[in-house]
Amino acid sequence: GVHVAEKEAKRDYQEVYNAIATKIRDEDEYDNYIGYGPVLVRLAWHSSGTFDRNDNSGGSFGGTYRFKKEMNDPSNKGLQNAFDFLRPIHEQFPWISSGDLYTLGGVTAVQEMMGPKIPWRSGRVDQPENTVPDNGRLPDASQGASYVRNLFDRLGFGDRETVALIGAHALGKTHYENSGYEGPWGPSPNVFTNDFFVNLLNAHWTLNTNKKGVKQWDNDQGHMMLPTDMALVKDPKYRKLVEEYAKDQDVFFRDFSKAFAKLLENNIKFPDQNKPHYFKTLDEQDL
Ligand code: HEM
Ligand SMILES: CCOC(=O)c1cnc2ccccc2c1N
Repeated sequence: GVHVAEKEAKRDYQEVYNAIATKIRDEDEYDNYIGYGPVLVRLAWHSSGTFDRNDNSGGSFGGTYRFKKEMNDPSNKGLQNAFDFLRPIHEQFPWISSGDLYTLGGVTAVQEMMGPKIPWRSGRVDQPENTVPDNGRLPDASQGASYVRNLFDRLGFGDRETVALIGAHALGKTHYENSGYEGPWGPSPNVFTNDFFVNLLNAHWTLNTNKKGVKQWDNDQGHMMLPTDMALVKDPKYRKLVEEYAKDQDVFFRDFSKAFAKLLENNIKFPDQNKPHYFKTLDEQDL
């Protein structure tokens, strides 16, 4: 009847964005006052990064992270914090699909941390448990450049997109209990900048084996880098891109926005009339 039509018409994704953004702003004490932004970005990435272009499996469409097989993938340790953060949002807006919610969470987080605008399309549809992709599709941080290049090739990305995407490591931190890496957060853990690239090039890095026997790079200001982070300055083709992004934050923002939007839409054919949403930040709405 007309009410259903009315409810359908009320599908306002800016309202969902505002609810997520307000909750990020309010719950600022999480993870030593870093806040929920970084872990929400990581959930959006991990729920999309299962894509394999060789058989068109995985990706964000089915919202399969909600099933324990995927949630308990060792690569996803720590992301329950993002899932628990989004649960009340999903109760407030039960009409949004899980895939749309997980990806919108990452878009909201990037924009509210003063990052670039990320165009985002709605329309993912929850799929059943038997569509959960296998564990082990997300990258292993102990590897080098050729591994990184192969993994991102499987995701359908070239060098420029790969380096831009990993620039998200300016955000948040590693957590011993999640990945076995431990490092204090970087210079701007909850503000989206090109610091990751600047630090990679300018700091003096030494390779250490931490208490868990895991190798990581540490510098004299107490920041850390993963082996896969450091691969970006060891590989000459990646290094050129790191230098470009360290020099020009606007170019990094432009390339990150395109690559992140593509990552979140991997393996999904949206109908053409389904135009991307461009969301306003809370500040732009004087909220
Ligand atoms: C070679 C590719 C990558 C590897 C090996 C990798 C690995 C990791 C590891 C080990 C952590 C620490 C997790 C923890 O201990 O809590 C982490 C955190 C993070 N990753 Fe990546 N990552 C990669 C690419 C990406 C991409 C493409 C994005 C987003 C576009 C991303 C966003 C993040 C964020 C925001 C955090 C911080 C999370 C938090 O503070 O809770 N990463 N990553
Ligand atoms: C700007 C200096 O580099 C960093 O601060 C840095 C480097 N790698 C990371 C890898 C995963 C998660 C957080 C990361 C991080 N915060």
